[in-house]
Amino acid sequence: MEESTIAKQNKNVPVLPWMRSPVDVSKFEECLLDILPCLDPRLKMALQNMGFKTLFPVQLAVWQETIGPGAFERDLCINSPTGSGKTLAYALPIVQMLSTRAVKHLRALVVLPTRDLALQVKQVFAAIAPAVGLSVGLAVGQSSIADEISELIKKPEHEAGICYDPQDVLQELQSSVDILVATPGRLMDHITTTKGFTLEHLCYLVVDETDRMLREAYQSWLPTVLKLTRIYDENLMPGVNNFLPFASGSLKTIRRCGVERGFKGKSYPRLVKMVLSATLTQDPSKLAQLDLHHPLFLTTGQGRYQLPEKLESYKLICASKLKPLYLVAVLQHLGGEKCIVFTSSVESTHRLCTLLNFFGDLKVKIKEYSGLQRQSVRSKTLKAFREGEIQVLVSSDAMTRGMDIEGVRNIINYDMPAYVKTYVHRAGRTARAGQTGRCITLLRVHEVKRFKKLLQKADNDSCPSYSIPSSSVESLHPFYLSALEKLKETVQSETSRKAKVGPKFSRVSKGEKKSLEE
Ligand SMILES: Nc1ncnc2c1ncn2[C@@H]1O[C@H](COP(=O)(O)OP(=O)(O)OP(=O)(O)O)[C@@H](O)[C@H]1O
Repeated sequence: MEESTIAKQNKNVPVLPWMRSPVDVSKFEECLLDILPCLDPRLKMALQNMGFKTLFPVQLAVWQETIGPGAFERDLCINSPTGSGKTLAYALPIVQMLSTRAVKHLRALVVLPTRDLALQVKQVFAAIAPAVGLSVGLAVGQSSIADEISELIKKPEHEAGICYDPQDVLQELQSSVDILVATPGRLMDHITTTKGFTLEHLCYLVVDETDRMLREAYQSWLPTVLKLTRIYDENLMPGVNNFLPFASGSLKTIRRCGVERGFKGKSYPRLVKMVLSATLTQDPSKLAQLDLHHPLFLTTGQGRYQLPEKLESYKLICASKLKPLYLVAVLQHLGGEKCIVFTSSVESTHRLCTLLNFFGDLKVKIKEYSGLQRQSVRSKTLKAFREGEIQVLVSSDAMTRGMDIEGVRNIINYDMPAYVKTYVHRAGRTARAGQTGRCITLLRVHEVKRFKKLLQKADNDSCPSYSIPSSSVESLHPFYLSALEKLKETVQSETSRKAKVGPKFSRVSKGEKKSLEE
């Protein structure tokens, strides 16, 4: 074997021993719900109401390790391509496990990096959990904290005229939800300030988009959650309440230290963790933050990065200054099919979207979606895009992760992604759930070689050129010149407005802008 091939192979071998013998999800087939062992008939009906007839391979593989023979004995690390159905892969077993609970407590927590993503995941839980009497809550800061608290915490009903000891009242506060989907910031708000919010009964912790979640501290949410769920019963370990500076009565956990399946010294019942991504990190120091218990790695195929099976990747080579013309020509060629155009920054997203809208009658509605905008504007745009009122979304990398929008058939990388991970997540907004889709990347000549190498990391050796007749590009020149003039004027007036009222960024916090740019 050639030395370079050996070096390449070694580079792909994970450092962590448990990652070297994974469960290969590609060996699993889709499984009809009718023959899925142990599935609660109420959940089967809920899935059928969603239009699902089978479980996808990753969902079946996880089912086996949770409800099946695996019996949730190990924490699961799941690396599976975009659009392969990871959300239901964790939602279904968790809901089935909690379906037998007698008393309502917060027992499952799912943490995701953005509000839009959390909303999406909550909808999946909300489609199945009520079928077995479970409630799902959302903590993302969409509404005021007071409204959110009243959704999450049930207050005792007091009889008129009777005075209660506030300490007793605190004891009576109860969770209104069994499952909580949260972003880290709002989760921390509830942990530190919401009376009655407790993780003491938590059985399942899901960290979705794990590599992104581990890249940023997000107010130390992960060590805080892990500490809270590790605190032993006060009687067993006196003084434990001094452990956290802000620990209030409602925060303490009554997890007991016990012997569980040979893992002496671990608290019992053990908190089961499921961590997922389409580009799961293999970095031991990053994974160590999760404090995984006897982890099991589930991955698809051999390569570290996998693209969806029915994704077609194309390149379109053009000179830098002609990129807007080529983009418009491609959009015209796609004839109004739903499309997301990715750029490298929030600023270029704004400029490009403004320019496209000056191009005259493109017969498609184009809007921007980026960290430059307020959350309310972004949510409105996303809704319109989902509903088909907008056909083209120009986006910064805020859209790359996890978002599932029906009918997106095309992705255009206006700017070449710098990393294979970014390509995987951007391209993964199409070709989801076994559908077809295409990803077209605009390249300058000097980028072609680098792009080829980038795709090879995702086991993709075939990236044909996307052909656009030069006549359709040439005919756009006059429109381009006039659009450019208008863009210049707009940029000037925006700059002078910014100078008067402060930068547009002032409406978006620094942290939010950073996280939205990935
Ligand atoms: N068993 C199923 N049958 C039919 N459709 C399904 C099934 N499971 C999931 N889907 C659909 O597949 C799509 C992708 O699912 P999901 O968003 O969970 O993918 P993902 O693997 O989390 O992707 P990403 O890595 O991009 O976050 C969704 O539209 C979902 O409704």
